Amino acid sequence: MKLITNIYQLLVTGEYDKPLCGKEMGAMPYIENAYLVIDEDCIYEYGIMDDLHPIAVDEVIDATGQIVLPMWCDSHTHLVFATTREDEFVDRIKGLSYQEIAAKGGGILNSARKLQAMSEDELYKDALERLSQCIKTGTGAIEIKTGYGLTVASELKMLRVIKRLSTAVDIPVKATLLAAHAIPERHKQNRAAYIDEIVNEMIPAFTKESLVDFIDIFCETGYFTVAEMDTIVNAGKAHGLKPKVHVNQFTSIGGIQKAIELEALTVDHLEELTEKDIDELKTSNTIPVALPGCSFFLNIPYTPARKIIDSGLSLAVATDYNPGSSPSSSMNFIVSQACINLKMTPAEAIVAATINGAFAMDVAKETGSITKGKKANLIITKPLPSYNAIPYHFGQHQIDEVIVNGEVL
Ligand SMILES: N=CN[C@@H](CCC(=O)O)C(=O)O
Ligand SMILES: [Zn+2]
Repeated sequence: MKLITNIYQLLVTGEYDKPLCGKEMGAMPYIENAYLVIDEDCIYEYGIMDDLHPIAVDEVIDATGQIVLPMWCDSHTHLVFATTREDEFVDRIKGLSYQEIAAKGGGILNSARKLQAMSEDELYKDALERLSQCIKTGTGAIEIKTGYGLTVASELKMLRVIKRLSTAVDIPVKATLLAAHAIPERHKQNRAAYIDEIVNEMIPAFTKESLVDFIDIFCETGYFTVAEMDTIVNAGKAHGLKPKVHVNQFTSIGGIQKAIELEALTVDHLEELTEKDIDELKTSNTIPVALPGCSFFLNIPYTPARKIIDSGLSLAVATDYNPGSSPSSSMNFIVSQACINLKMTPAEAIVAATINGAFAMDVAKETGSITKGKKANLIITKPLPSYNAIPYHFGQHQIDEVIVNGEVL
């Protein structure tokens, strides 16, 4: 057993059976002057220091002046990729848009060509390095998408890499099939043939091997239509996959309405959001997910988080870590972005990046809050004046120690 004493602020405490919504997010539960006991890999108990009773432990960590919170839950990443895309970054600085770069064969198709040429072992080695860095900087659960394979063999290669990552690290890793990320070159003249490949080859084969948790699609002008989302998501659902979908990044084309009808767990991006979209989200349990790293990097509008939260909806935030639109895995930076550009309070941002992120990737029973019986996946910050200082120090995580599955990293 381990005991953490004198915790200045212990954040996101309590039991949760659904994501925090609207005003609940700003009223993040927390305890001052707290203790927390870890038994093996789980949170055994916690409370205020005045209630700490004699308890036999192997190790005591004194957290005077320090803040303890659940590790970040990054519910949207593309962490498995072949190489970075700095050339496109420079093209954009010179004036080309993300869509223009994609139209001339760059973007997702560029990443796919490189990934197709790479061996599974190389891909795994690089991805593990990235994932280890995520964990060191406080990410305690992660979702990883395919979508740079775009052939049966290469999408399978990506899923195998994700499976290997999930057994190599001590945090929950969820796999999402995003074969519908872009229409590959070979199917440009016959997109129906690619949809057919996804529905009739990939989904049945990959689910049979238990390699996938979620089904995704990039529903966007120039990528996939709402009708194609209906086909692919229904095929995924028939094989037990929950939908988590990319919608409204550049245009609002009805993807949200369809995602709600398909009972999607999450709708991600939402940089372009109409009042109608918000009203419809209010009728559903679908969780909106904002990806401010993408808005920052591509210089596109930010998801209207204030409108979403003030409408009483829930919101999660995630990195969207990928080589094209958000090449950073820093959840600390995302929490800062949530405050600075999404106009969320630090409490709302921390909730969005922990418990709400956990619900957005179906791991809330295991992690995302300080709850008895959940995994002891914890961040202990440096001494700070208050939790407001976590996002205040943008780009500089305030971590003193990370505890993963009860072990100090
Ligand atoms: N928008 C679609 N997919 C990724 C970007 C992929 C890429 O550019 O490589 C995203 O979520 O931003
Ligand atoms: Zn994405």
